[in-house]
Amino acid sequence: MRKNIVAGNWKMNLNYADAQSLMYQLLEYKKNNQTNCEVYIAPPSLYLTKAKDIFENGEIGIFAQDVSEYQSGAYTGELSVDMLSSININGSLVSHSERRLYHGETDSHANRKIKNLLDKNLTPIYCNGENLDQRKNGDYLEVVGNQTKTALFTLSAEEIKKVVIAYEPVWAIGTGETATAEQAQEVHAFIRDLIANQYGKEVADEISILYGGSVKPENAKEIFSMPDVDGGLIGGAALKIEDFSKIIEGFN
Ligand SMILES: O=C(CO)COP(=O)(O)O
Repeated sequence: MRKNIVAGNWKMNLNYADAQSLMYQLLEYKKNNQTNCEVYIAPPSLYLTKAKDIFENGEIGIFAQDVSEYQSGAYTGELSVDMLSSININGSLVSHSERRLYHGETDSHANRKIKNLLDKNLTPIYCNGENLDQRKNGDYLEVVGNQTKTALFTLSAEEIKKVVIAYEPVWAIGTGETATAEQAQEVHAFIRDLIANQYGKEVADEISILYGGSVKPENAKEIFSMPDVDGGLIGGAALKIEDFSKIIEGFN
């Protein structure tokens, strides 16, 4: 079922003490507040087991920031889906733009990672989005369309329903420049239509599509109010409980 979701991508931030402290603040917040959305975090992989301990009753979904496209073996530095599954991690981000930019990831990698996650019943949060040139040239819908098709369209209808999509225009990530609510809505509706054409409207209507890129307490509510925006994937503002909680309350 389509869910409202606010997810924090911690990226490569916070030492262990600070990470634990933020997790305990989040736990406290979740205990004392009714939220109208699911809340997920993707801390650095080193902290995933601690996160599972702290949120032992599943108060918050715990996600990896990346997962290997391979099952096991000689892949130094990688984490497998089996490993995540063995400590009950909920899923993983897939092909964040920073993985694409610094590690050469493509939508074909994304496709394999997503398939691996789904095979183990974990949730992929598949990230896509255009860069600044592509936005300026007016190619952004074509870019996002091609990304979405390559990464997702080998999946069955039952599989694609379980994928969360995060539209993150690269020009809005960490830049302070946010897509307007209308710009986000345009691309989200486009992605949903694309899926509806391939899999049918019922399937498309079940998929949560999150927006990411400089979401802040000041703009979250307006962005989340758009009909095809089902929440946000938050970077910098997920690192402070005051900001992250206000973004969560964008659904109140
Ligand atoms: O990349 C993002 C989330 O994955 C967005 O980052 P910022 O919210 O810092 O722009």
